[in-house]
Amino acid sequence: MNFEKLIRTVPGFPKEGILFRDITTLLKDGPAYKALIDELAESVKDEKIDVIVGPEARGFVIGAPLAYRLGVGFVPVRKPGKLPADVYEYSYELEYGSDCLQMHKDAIKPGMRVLIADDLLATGGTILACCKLVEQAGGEVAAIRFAFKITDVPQKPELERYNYQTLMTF
Ligand SMILES: O=P(O)(O)OC[C@H]1O[C@H](OP(=O)(O)OP(=O)(O)O)[C@H](O)[C@@H]1O
Ligand SMILES: Nc1ncnc2[nH]cnc12
Repeated sequence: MNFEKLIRTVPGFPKEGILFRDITTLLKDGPAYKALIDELAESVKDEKIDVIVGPEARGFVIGAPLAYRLGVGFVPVRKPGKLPADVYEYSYELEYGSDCLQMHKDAIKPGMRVLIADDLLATGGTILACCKLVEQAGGEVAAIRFAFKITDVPQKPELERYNYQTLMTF
């Protein structure tokens, strides 16, 4: 499916110089949303996956339906102060600021094969933070999947160590 035409571009959000790629225009289209999740599921059909990890908030919209589709569990990675039990924590840089992410310590068992899923790859800071959290828990990052990536920011080279794919590029 041609998903690109369903993504809205908003220049200057959340600050000047950023071309914001808004997936809400794709998500509200039922057949397109379903096709996106189906294509992501197809892209991991040869991987052995025990659980999916997705970062707040847009990673939930991709990761949770993908987990349902694959019949595996879903682990949320959240912004600080949202998870009630003991957490691992990792701080990272964003295209437009910095952030910190947390994951429950008991969410991933050592040796579990983890698929990390998110809507968009920009610098890779968010997804690398998720990788660090999975690895702190003793999990293995088996694969990373994004709906799309943007090429207007430099991507962190460390991401090349991982098995990652995107369905589209902007
Ligand atoms: O590759 P990066 O440079 O890390 O950027 C990509 C991340 O940025 C966006 O999330 P954001 O932090 O804006 O949070 P949101 O999902 O709550 O909107 C997006 O959903 C990715 O998670
Ligand atoms: N340009 C962008 N558009 C939408 N989400 C983003 N997250 C990081 N960079 C982004």
